[in-house]
Amino acid sequence: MTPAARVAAAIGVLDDCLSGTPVEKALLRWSRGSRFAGSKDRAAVRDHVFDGWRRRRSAAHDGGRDTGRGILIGLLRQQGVDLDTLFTGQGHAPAPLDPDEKAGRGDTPTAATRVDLPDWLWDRFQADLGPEAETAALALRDRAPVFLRVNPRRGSGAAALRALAEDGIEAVAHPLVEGALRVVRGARAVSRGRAYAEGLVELQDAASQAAMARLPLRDGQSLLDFCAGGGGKALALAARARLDVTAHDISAARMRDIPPRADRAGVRISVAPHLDDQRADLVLLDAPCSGSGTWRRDPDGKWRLTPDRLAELARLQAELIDRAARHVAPGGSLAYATCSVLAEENAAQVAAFLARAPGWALRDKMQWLPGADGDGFFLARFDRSG
Ligand SMILES: C[S@@+](CC[C@H](N)C(=O)[O-])C[C@H]1O[C@@H](n2cnc3c(N)ncnc32)[C@H](O)[C@@H]1O
Repeated sequence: MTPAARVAAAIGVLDDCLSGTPVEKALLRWSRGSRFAGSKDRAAVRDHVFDGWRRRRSAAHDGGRDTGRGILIGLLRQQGVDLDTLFTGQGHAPAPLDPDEKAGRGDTPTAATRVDLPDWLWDRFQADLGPEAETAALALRDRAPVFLRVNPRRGSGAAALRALAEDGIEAVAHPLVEGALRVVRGARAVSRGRAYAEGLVELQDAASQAAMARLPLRDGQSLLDFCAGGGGKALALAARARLDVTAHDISAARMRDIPPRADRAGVRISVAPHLDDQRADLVLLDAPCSGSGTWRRDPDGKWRLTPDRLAELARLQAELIDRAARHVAPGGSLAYATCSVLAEENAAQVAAFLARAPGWALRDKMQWLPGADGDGFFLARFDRSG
């Protein structure tokens, strides 16, 4: 495919997204109908689509229309690309720009348009994050860096860097937390490489790594990961100490990869689709949330979240905190985490739990905002006194 044909394909996929199809599904649909596209074409179309969808509002403004074509014109304009070389109308290229598209919209975008958030979310960001709201929102408009976690059970950071380099993957130590690497080149090859296959590295965002590194652990302790999903956090904790780890999730299917991942990492994790009244020294609740700290990876989230859905998530989080707390052994700890930056899911949950649950003390609270250091993440740790 020519660069112009890739742009035309991305315009079609974005139109599908605008009609309500989730971005991954829209890309899959295009991909299935485009057997002629090679892997480089697919990667390029995917990048255009994700770059455009993250900046849906500002790009549509700069491109003059809230259509796939408008978004792509605005995006490429923001990227400083010469539009006349792509919008030629020749072959599979999109049609040349009309006079309105050439002129672009003359009016000044609203602040919410400029930072690419729906109006109500921009209000929330400002209320919750104050002077940091704009930096956080702007970070969500760009591609996320790719981070790896070095698994000390399998080798050192230097050994991981060597193994990655053998596969043409360049990474550098990331200062946020020991053992974090930022991939500089070859990110798409990581999961096919030796370092990954041998469990030397796992894909994990740096803020998640930093949060897990803050939790105090001792050999011999028991850990219950109450919302384990694919087990990313449980694996990070199990790599740090000799723990008795149990992974639980409402969805057994989501936990399917935990046994092979644990084998690869050289740690033991028991998977428990159902829990009895067992207790653990540390219960981790990595709760279902809006994902607002990770919207650069999942831009659908910011365009589809509604105030009602957020309130529903907050109710579920409060319920899960109470349920997870019942599994904490006397003298043990509850760690509550989200990948959200919204106070309703973070600080408000902490305050409400402390108010309704005597016998618990807040020992640690930390928020990471999306940016060069990683995604947005939140962690609070409570100790149980009784
Ligand atoms: C943020 S994800 C967890 C990610 C995971 N900890 C990781 O590091 O990969 C939240 C998880 O909560 C699970 N979940 C939702 N409701 C639940 C419930 N009532 N009980 C247990 N798990 C639940 C979801 O299936 C989802 O896997």
